Amino acid sequence: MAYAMHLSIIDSIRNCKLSTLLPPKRPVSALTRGKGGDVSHPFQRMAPEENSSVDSTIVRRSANYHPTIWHYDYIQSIRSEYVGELFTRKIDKLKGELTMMFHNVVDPIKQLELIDTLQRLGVSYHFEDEIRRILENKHITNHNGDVCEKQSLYATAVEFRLMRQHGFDVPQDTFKRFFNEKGDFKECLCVDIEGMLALYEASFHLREGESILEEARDFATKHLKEYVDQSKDQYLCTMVNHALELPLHWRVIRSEARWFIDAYRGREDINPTLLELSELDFNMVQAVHQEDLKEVSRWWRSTGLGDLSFARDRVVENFLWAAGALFQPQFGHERRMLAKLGALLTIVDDVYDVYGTLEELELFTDAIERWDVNEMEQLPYYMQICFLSVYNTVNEMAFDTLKEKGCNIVWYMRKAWADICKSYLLEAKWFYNGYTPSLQEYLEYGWMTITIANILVHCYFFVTNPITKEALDSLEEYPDIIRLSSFIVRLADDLGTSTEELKRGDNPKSIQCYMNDTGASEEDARQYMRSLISATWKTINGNRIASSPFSETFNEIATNIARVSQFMYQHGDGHGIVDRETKDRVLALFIHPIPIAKN
Ligand SMILES: CC(C)=CCC/C(C)=C/CC/C(C)=C/COP(=O)(O)OP(=O)(O)O
Repeated sequence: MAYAMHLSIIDSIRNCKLSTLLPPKRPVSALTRGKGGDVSHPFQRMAPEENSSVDSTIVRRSANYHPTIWHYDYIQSIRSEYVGELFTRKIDKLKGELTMMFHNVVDPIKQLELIDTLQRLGVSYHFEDEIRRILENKHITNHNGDVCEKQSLYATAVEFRLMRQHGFDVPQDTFKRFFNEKGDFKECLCVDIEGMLALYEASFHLREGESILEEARDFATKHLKEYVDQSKDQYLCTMVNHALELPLHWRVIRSEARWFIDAYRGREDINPTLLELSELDFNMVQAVHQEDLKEVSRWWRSTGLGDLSFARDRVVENFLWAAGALFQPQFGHERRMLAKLGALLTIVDDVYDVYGTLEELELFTDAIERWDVNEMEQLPYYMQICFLSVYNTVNEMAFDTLKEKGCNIVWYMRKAWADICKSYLLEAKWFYNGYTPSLQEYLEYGWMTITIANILVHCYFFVTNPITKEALDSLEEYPDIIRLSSFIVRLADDLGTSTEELKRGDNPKSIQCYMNDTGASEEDARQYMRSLISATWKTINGNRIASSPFSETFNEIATNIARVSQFMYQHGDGHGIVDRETKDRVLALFIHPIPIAKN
């Protein structure tokens, strides 16, 4: 029953048409001019204080977001010593040694463990060809019916996870070998904790309808919980607790690498070359991220948006999202663009959610839809700054694409902005009318207003060459990968932020809409949203093997963004309230290098 409800909600997100759901566009002549618009000349810069006197009759809301905790001068002062030829040569040497190791390892389980460890340490991107070769060989061997029936649960589960993760279609029936005559997992398996842990991690690659993997997850979770209550093996307990907190499949690569490098040092069988490569690579990639962050922070300062005191100045946190979506050093430009879009959208979200009056929001939406600087004269000063920042930044992105790829993409970017602003406006109307939508109605806009669809449309152009017609047609309608990833971010965001939002009188979010629909308690509603997140992952996993007009890189970024949301909102509103876990994460990922002994 609950499963059928999940599917119907997920299907409605996959299929809803924004154009039919949105209110018809009002003709311009019917728009009334906002107060700010009546008095401000299009080219006359007004200080925010002057402007606020214009608006003095308007009572505005405040979300009381705290100011940024990252001072501009501090960000600009960050330096790393891990740059230059010396380190590059060292990395190349270590990579060479590990490539040799790859060729020398013949034991199938040792090969899988090597791949798994490289991934967790965050350095597998250096060995993509070697990893592909090993997994392809396994796939061919398994297809020839040459699967080792004697393979342990541990080996079977690690192989299953890695194969699925890399897009190979392995059946869940692989695990039937571990069933008793009643068709349940054999109880005796539970003494093998490494096997349980591997089974648990594998089970998160399940697709819709895969009941064996559902069962595997419940079975492994139960026994792992029992294990941590009794065990004395510190390393294994740490690994189990970490997995129970969030499975690997849902984790952010960079932050997992930072955590696992420390955990790996505590192992008895460490490979010193691998550890050395991972530590050095982490610090060198961090040096690249620091330069990206400094550039994004200079751009941010140049926009002046950080001076809008009602809105979240969260450029560093947006960079955390961007680096979580795409960490590899060669993608610096793309990472910077993602962070800029995130910072702009965070401000625009606050304009619609908190500060703007309905009349102003209609004018802003109209200016965005028309993508016309001449419309700016109708807007109050704070909106002019927002509009022109969006307009200039996005047009510059389109200009770069035109120059480098010969493709004019302005229309797609405009559409992405019009779609989100129209959806924001609809939510604002709900707010002003005191309307509580049903969960279904809320989510049909909520996946759009969480901003990820907008970001991913831009991102397609950053990471794709050549741009194809098939992908463009799909992008226009927002394909599954965009909708489903956005949907997870929406639910994770609501789980993390709605308590604070309700306190300050915002619109009801998914939890409250569900409570209103069903009479459920808040805790049950929260549990329902968590189960919807799990169900959405199943659909994402299923799509992993479907053909797609998008590149592996694009699909991976979209999936990574879903992962980042579960990380950002894991302990509450990690995007709005950033002086707790988010601060520690920024320090660990971008500021503090891993201490490495000099020899
Ligand atoms: C890759 C990358 C840079 C991603 C950026 C991520 C990003 C912008 C996330 C969402 C931030 C945001 C505007 C959240 C909504 O705030 P809210 O909780 O007030 O949302 P609501 O008002 O819609 O509920």
